[in-house]
Amino acid sequence: MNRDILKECKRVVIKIGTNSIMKSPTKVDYHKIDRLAFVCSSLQQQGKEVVLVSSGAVGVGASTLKMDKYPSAVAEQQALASVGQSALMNLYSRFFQHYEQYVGQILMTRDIINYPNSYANCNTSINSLLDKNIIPIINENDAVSVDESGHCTKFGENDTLAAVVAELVDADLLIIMSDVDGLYDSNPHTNPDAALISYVGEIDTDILSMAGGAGSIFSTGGMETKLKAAQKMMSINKSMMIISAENPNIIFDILNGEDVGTFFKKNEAELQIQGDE
Ligand SMILES: Nc1ncnc2c1ncn2[C@@H]1O[C@H](COP(=O)(O)OP(=O)(O)O)[C@@H](O)[C@H]1O
Ligand SMILES: N[C@@H](CCC(=O)OP(=O)(O)O)C(=O)O
Repeated sequence: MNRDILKECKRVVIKIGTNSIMKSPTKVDYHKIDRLAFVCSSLQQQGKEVVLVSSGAVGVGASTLKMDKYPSAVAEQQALASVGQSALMNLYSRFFQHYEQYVGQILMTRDIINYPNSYANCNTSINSLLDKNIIPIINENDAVSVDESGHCTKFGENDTLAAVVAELVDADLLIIMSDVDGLYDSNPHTNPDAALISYVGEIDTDILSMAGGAGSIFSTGGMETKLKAAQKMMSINKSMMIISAENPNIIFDILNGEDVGTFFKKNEAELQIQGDE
């Protein structure tokens, strides 16, 4: 599949998962955060508009409080997220500052989807930062979001949040960075013969059946939520990539149209047929 369209992308949402922010469940990967800050700042300085959706509040909280186990009580998780989110933003602010790039924090809850005023307000806030050449760094407001019937403010994972943000700001491209090179035909952590898929033009039951759950105790989404995010992006005819976070420089390759990771984009030929009908 030709990827020239990726060279034209101006507004890009980049999501980095917990597995990639952390070296191990309780150790932060400072080098990764530095490289990510470098890449995002370089793109912004080239005239692109970057929005970063970063997980890591709970993981960084566990690292800060020197925990070795994920607490099961909600109150404990909220405390970890509260400590971890401010520690995470402190790290980002310091690394981005090194590249002379300002960042601003936005914490979101799921109910913005159901309340048009809240939705519009988030849009205004993100656009206002981008207008000032500031990179918004977005996470779920984990310390207060809840999952109760009739009042669900929790996303629970950040793949869905990233897709909501990408739609909200009308991004051209959503890049999901993970601890795998892309979508494989089965979980590469359990099947050594799993093969990487380069292009997906439609999310059908075959593709959905390839996805398994999350890969660490602190991450929550897994491949399933990444495919749902891809489905959302494809439904509004936008592009999505799943790539490895190992070396964030790979984002430059994506925007050069190179064949890395898994590229999701509605099949153009199919679109043409629909248009002709
Ligand atoms: N078909 C698949 N292809 C690739 N990864 C898969 C697949 N099925 C399940 N996975 C799992 O999804 C994990 C990535 O999702 P997740 O653990 O939520 O990480 P992140 O924190 O980056 O969102 C991988 O580490 C892998 O174990
Ligand atoms: N909002 C949570 C993210 C939860 C999570 O791990 O999400 P994901 O990286 O999508 O698997 C946090 O910052 O800890």
